Amino acid sequence: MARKIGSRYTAHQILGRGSAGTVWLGEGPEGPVAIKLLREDLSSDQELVGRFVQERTALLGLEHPNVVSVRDLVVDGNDLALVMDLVRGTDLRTRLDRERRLAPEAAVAIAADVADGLAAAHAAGVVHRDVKPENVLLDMQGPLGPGGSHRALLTDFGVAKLIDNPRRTRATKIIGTPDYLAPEIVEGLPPRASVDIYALATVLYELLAGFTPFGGGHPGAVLRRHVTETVVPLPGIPDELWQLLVQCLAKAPASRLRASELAARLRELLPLLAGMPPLDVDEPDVEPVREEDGEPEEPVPSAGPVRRGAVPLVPGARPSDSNRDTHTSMRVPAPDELAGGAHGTARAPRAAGAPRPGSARNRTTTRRRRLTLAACTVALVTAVGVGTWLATSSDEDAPPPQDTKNSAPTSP
Ligand SMILES: Nc1ncnc2c1ncn2[C@@H]1O[C@H](COP(=O)(O)OP(=O)(O)OP(=O)(O)O)[C@@H](O)[C@H]1O
Repeated sequence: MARKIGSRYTAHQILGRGSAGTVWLGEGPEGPVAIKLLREDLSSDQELVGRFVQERTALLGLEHPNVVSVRDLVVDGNDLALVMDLVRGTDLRTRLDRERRLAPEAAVAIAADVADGLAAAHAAGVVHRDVKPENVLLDMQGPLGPGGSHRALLTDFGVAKLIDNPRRTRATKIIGTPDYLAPEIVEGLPPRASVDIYALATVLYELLAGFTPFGGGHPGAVLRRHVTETVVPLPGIPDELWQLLVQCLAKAPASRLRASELAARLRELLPLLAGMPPLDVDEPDVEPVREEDGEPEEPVPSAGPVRRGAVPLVPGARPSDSNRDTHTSMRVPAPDELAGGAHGTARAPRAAGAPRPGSARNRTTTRRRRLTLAACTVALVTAVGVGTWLATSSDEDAPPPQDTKNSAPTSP
């Protein structure tokens, strides 16, 4: 089932599908490549094709051992394709699904690799905007690194930005994957390099814990938690590593580390973590919303096997044979939606065997947390003022939004 892609490439076999298209194992003049063929409805969009060509230099310019390089962009008839280096291995989501939690040394080594890749991208003025385990590939042909981990490479650079389109995603819409979205994006601010640091810290937390710090339940609830809730410590995590995570999950973008510093600090921790087993943490339950009021828990979208509380990037984006519906395109929430009536849905991780939420002890903690959240809400109402204006002006008569993502690569 080989097919020609432009005049230089042949696609031989499907490696996998994502929300934007299909990735093929292919062949080019210089040997094997991976070819990401965008979905037909995207490739027939003239505006997107124009953007594709416009972004050419930024996309082709990134060369780093921890970045999957884009070698070529092909616009040929109905085909729109990114030709990338072929990584022989697997993606981090697959490894995480298999192992559930990684040993801290391996998790930190992978995160350090990704941080190095991000540092190179940020230095070139490129923000990834969709850092998540699905977009980290593990090179299984190269030598093993600390903790027996394979070299990690970040892929899908610029794809979120390419697909972002004023007609599809007005300034009032959020593009990204709910579990990994920085709070400032939820508040409607343009994405800067620090959103990648927040997402990477979320990935590192997930590698250590087996779940993301603010995930679970309805995407709207996830977005709200990013803005209102603080991350709860993981039992047994070394303090130095925890402090790094907390700093990079800071609500204020300026408080987060830069990618190069994060990479260096993570690598410094590797000797301390050598030989440490995976953390013994039980996945928390999502607390029901207002259980005292007898209100039901927020509904989880029922369409298909959605694993991470997400909806497709753009309408119709749900791939038929993939369970990786990991993008969302949502309206910027209004303050009251973000505040959620000041009732938290925090997911406190429990040491293995600790009592589940709902016990008398936990109800007290919950009430205390809600009081804190009520205070946060007051601050939040001010903070999301801009978001509210955007959200309430999202009707079709509104003036065209400023497309912050349509300009030259976002500067870090
Ligand atoms: N350069 C590459 N080399 C080898 N395999 C790749 C490469 N790029 C992607 N793949 C594989 O192709 C599959 C689909 O990748 P793709 O980037 O389209 O989807 P995704 O990142 O899982 O989802 P989404 O695009 O919705 O975020 C993945 O399983 C990934 O492992």
